[in-house]
Amino acid sequence: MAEELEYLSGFGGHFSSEAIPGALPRNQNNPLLCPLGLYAEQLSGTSFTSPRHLNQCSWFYRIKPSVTHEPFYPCIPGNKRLISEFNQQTTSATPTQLRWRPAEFSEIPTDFIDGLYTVCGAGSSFLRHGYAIHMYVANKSMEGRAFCNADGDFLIVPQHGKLFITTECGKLYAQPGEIVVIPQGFRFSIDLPDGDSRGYVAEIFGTHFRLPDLGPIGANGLAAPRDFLVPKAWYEDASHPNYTIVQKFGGELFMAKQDFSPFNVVAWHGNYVPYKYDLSKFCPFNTVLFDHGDPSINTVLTAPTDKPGVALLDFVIFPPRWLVAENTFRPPYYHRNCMTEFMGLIHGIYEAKQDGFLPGGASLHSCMTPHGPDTKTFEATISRNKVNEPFRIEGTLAFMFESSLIPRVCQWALESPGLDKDYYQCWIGLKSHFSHNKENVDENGTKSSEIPRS
Ligand SMILES: O=C(O)Cc1cc(O)ccc1O
Repeated sequence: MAEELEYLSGFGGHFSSEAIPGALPRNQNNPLLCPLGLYAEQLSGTSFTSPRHLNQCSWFYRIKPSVTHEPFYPCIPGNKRLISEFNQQTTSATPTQLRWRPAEFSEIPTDFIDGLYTVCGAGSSFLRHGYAIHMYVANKSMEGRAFCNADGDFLIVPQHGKLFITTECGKLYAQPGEIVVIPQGFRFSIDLPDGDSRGYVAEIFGTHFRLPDLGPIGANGLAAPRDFLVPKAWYEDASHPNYTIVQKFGGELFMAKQDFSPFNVVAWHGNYVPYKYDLSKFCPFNTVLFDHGDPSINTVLTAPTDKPGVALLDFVIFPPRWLVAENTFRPPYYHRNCMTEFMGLIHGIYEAKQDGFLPGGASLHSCMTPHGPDTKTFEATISRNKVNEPFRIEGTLAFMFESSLIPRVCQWALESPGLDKDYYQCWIGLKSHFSHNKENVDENGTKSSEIPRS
């Protein structure tokens, strides 16, 4: 099934696709009569008047327009673990370092909608500024229902289990190690061929992801536009007597019934599209002489604020790569940051944590909260005597959602049995190596200030 899917490639371009040749109107968007008797419908991802370089919209040519449904009603029972307004009524503030063990899989049949829960976030979907960080644990395909997020864009990071995602633009397949972006307003349905599935979702309000500028790196490197894959048109012309559209609106779920599949788009064109990206295609850059570069060098996608260089949310990865810096403490440095860092682990061991940070788990280091390598990582690093030898970080993939907005944390995340109450212990053992009249000397008798950089 995965192998059969074909994609269009590129980032931010204008795409077009037709499942039946000739289904796309050739000379205009909205002709009096569309080819094949289809309806024309626009999906706007930016205001009509957004400047051309930011403007995003797509035109769908579909069997019936998406408006053809009964009224929306609140979902009862609804998923009550989704938040899109982060304030004192809904969530808590804490500067404490937080870490969660991976959530356990459930025996109860749970699809992606029911299995999604918010961990933390900032701002407001209504005010169109902010973000939410969710996780999901699910084991069942969405049957007879599609999800539509009116609040923001989803960046989905599967950690366990494949995702087959049907969207109005066509089908996408993603496995752990790949990511999917579903922009605000797209209807989609997720099948879970492996059953048990787990992953992370960053939701951004009021803006869209783009590729970071490369500055002095030049024209190539990091995530290449051609590695982003967009689905090809796919439709079903089937009646579904009881199809449900579940709409997330202000963090609440509403449902509306219709008698046909929402995946009835025979052709489409535009630059507002869902897409996927294989993180193994990322071309990392790094220091090649000394010191640890800032993690922003590994930014895959960024969602901007109005302030230059200040992200609403960056998606950053820590992929396999060579470490070659000389006379350098190579793991992530000890750090306090005006930005907030939420981290997840897709597989392997993260370079700053020898234990306790597990695949499927998460950590949150909020604005100005100190963090860094655990005691074991620090001690192991300084006791290695081959300090200048190239070393390849293997078999791991961690990531970070980094934001300039300070998150508030959901009560269920703070009360979760998965919360690691002893997280602080991983640093408590860091001991003083200070001596006011003696330099640190390694086992060969070399003073630390004298270890040559080459
Ligand atoms: O491990 C972390 O918390 C993220 C991180 C990575 C890095 O390479 C440098 C600083 C930093 O905070």
